[in-house]
Amino acid sequence: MTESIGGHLRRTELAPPVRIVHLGLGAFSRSHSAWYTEHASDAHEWGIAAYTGSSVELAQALEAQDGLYTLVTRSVSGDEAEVIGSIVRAEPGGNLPALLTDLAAPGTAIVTLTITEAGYRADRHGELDLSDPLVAADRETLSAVSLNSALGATTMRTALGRLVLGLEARRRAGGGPIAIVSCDNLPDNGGLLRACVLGFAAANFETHEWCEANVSFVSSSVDRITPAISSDELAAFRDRFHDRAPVVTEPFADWVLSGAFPAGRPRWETAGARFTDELEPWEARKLWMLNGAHTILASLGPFYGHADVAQAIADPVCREAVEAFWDEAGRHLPEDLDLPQYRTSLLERFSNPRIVHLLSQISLDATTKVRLRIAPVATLERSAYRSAEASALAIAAWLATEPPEQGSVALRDRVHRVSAALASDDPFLELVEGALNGLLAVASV
Ligand SMILES: NC(=O)c1ccc[n+]([C@@H]2O[C@H](COP(=O)([O-])OP(=O)(O)OC[C@H]3O[C@@H](n4cnc5c(N)ncnc54)[C@H](O)[C@@H]3O)[C@@H](O)[C@H]2O)c1
Ligand SMILES: O=P(O)(O)OC[C@@H](O)[C@@H](O)[C@H](O)[C@H](O)CO
Repeated sequence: MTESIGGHLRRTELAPPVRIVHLGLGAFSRSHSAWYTEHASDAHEWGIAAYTGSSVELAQALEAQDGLYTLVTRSVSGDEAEVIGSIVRAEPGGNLPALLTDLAAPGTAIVTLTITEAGYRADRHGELDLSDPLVAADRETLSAVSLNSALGATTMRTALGRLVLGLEARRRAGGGPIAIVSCDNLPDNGGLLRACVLGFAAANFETHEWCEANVSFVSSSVDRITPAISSDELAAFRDRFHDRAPVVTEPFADWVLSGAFPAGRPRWETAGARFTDELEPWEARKLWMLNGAHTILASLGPFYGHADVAQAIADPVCREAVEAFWDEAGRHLPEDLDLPQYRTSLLERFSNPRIVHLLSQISLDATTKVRLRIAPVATLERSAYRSAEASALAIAAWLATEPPEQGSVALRDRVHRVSAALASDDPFLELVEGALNGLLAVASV
């Protein structure tokens, strides 16, 4: 299907037609949804047009090789490389005319998103943050779009603003219903997506009505550890595979989805994806146990001199903090999720020394992650009259990594940023304070 021509990967067979639009082209979408689409039994019917957030370089690198890239699956014992062909076109996020054309096309059935947690521009109540200046600017643009105006000539500042303008283009083109699938690490990500998309669409009556009637918001729990590739490795793979956009990932992959696909979908289940009406337990297991542990390691690890996940989990102090948090989280998950096996497999995955997952990458946007992954467990533990000591340490580790000026704010107010209930719980605050002082003492040695 592919060969290297003139030092570039090249397609030698017809590409599948574009029926999926992806927003947030990065490392993860290439190891996950693109991989599932490639391995679906009807892969020849489903091509992806993928848009970066803003990067022009990644889109150009992929375009120069017909969207093809090498996925390197890295286990403890070695690497396996395969060329993935499901992305048939890569565009910079700023190419609004192309996006509008893709979203309006009758063949387009699905939009997938990996725009990061921050990309939803939600407030802490799970609604679109109307006080965000970029949200306000995009809503103003949407409300000013008149029936005859050329949509492609407008400027949109946010990913969801661009998506909603694309849905307006679809409405005007008489396009049919569509499914939008969130693949970001957020609880009830489809529900959040719905709230934020409709929050944008509310700026324009027709768009809003059309979205309400024609858009299906699909939630999904996604799992495959895919660190950003290092520049050394990028250079090495360029020489070895003639590839300017390779991705390195772990062997494990999981995707659980919940929601309707009114215009069809690839047979992702033939590649191992699972469809369920009850996503919440799977999602909570993954977000609390895997991402919660990552969030803890990202703030605790550096205090003990660790730079990546494998180093941190090998340290008994960090590992104990993670395991104690898992004990607390596990008490609030259904028993039939096979938690002992899941924990064993997480420890194995985290310990893979050949996957260099930098704690600095994971630590971005920590406040939101602590609010969504740690605070709920602490609250459930406190409601059950337990101390929530491990959650308190996790919250202390997050606080200890904050810039000094944040440190001068009262502890109660700082904890309030992740939970109002925990901020008014004095015994819990005492635990947090004790753990915080312990960590600051470690830092001062
Ligand atoms: N990498 C993983 O192991 C992994 C695993 C599961 C889920 N995820 C989810 O996928 C997301 C992306 O991960 P990645 O590894 O591909 O990261 P990446 O940095 O390689 O790509 C992120 C993409 O999102 C875009 N983006 C970033 N901030 C944005 C914003 N505020 N608004 C709109 N777009 C924005 C970027 O431009 C880029 O296209 C994560 O935030 C997470 O929610 C990642
Ligand atoms: O930015 P986050 O915390 O949502 O994600 C960082 C990592 O924890 C995450 O990318 C995991 O590798 C992934 O969720 C594994 O499936």
